[in-house]
Amino acid sequence: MTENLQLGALLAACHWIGQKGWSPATGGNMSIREGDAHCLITESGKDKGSLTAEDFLLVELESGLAPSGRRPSAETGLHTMLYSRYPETGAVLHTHSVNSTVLSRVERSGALVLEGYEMQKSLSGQTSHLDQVVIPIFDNSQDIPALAQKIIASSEHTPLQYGFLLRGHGLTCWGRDVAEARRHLEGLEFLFQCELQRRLLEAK
Ligand SMILES: CSCCC(=O)C(=O)COP(=O)(O)O
Ligand SMILES: [Zn+2]
Repeated sequence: MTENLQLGALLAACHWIGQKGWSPATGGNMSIREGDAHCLITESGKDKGSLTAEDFLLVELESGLAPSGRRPSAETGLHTMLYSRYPETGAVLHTHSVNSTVLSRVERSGALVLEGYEMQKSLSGQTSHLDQVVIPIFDNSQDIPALAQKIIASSEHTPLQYGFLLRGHGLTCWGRDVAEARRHLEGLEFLFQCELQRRLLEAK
């Protein structure tokens, strides 16, 4: 039997996310692409910091359903939207850190604009702190198909890169593989903490 190296890397990333405190309780969901028509995604309701390989379900991108009959993440529709629209996407990480939850509420507009930070270069394609990184923020919703449609509509004028925030909920980010998605997650979380602290200090 061949070993799924990306699944091993994803499991390690989930454990790391748990240790960082970015998936408290049962928050968060994580996935990898499995070919053109499927992904492997976390089962709904699990503690994402202590997953095993058996906690990942094969899901069809078109239907969002798991042939096994088990219940994939409640937010599967956001992962399948990313894999379907962006063929280069190989891994998606959704987390519930305090900083992403709070900053997405403090920033009331439809996007968090980051500029002036050297760590912007942790995001693929970014080469200077002088450029702007735009992370769209969408109002949270329990209607995942409707939310996915809103995100698609927004991407027509603001292309999706790296990740988006759900207001009061958390961050969804991705990469070509688990290593890149993990680097984007760590880079964005660092930038969110800097931005939150900057706003707090400058408000005084
Ligand atoms: C307390 S977690 C609320 C649901 C959520 O936002 C999440 O990320 C986890 O849902 P899942 O169905 O993927 O376990
Ligand atoms: Zn969530």
